Amino acid sequence: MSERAEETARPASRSAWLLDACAATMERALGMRFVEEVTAGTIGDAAYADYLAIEESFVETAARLHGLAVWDAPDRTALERNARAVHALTTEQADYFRTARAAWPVPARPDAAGRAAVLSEFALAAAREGGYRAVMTVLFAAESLYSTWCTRAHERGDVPAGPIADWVSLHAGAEFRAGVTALAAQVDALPADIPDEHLIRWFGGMLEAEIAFHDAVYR
Ligand SMILES: Cc1ncc(CO)c(N)n1
Repeated sequence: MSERAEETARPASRSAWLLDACAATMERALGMRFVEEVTAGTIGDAAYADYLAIEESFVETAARLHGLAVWDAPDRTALERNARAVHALTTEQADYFRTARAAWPVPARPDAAGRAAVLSEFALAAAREGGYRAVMTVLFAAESLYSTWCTRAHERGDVPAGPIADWVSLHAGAEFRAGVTALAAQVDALPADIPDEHLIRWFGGMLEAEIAFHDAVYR
């Protein structure tokens, strides 16, 4: 193959290349049972109770990931963006879970969070290994997934009104989408000396862990 042909075959940005390289895993994540049931409005009270518990603990992990990104930020804009994320996760989002849990008709199973620990374990290990670059890559995977499924569910689904619809619409709005775009730009700006295999391992591994995490409410 000529050099020119290889260039045209490769997407223009590293974020687009990653989405492309992991498209099959993303499709599986978008088709997972939890996404289907929230979108169709058939999710049971017990399953969503477990989700509230596991998601509350993942939001704590997300705050830690953004905290590490504050520490390791390459510039002031990145530092400020991640600091604002820590604030939003530990105020508005923490409040959502307290309120939703208190109003929910059934409690989560006591071991719910433990069953879904794979996602936090994967993301925190990647963050310790790769610092800022790994954090941007795993969050780009997680937020791309949520932006896509929640936008579809919000626009074309039959999501139950109340805390579930509130949560879906939070991830279907312009503000969340702008965050995903900013993460894509951070991935695009990563140094060229990071091997493709690292990015695939972080991005694809995060999507696999997302699937295991959401399947945990049914195990
Ligand atoms: C598990 C999970 N993945 C991704 C997101 C998007 O931020 C979220 N809130 N929770």
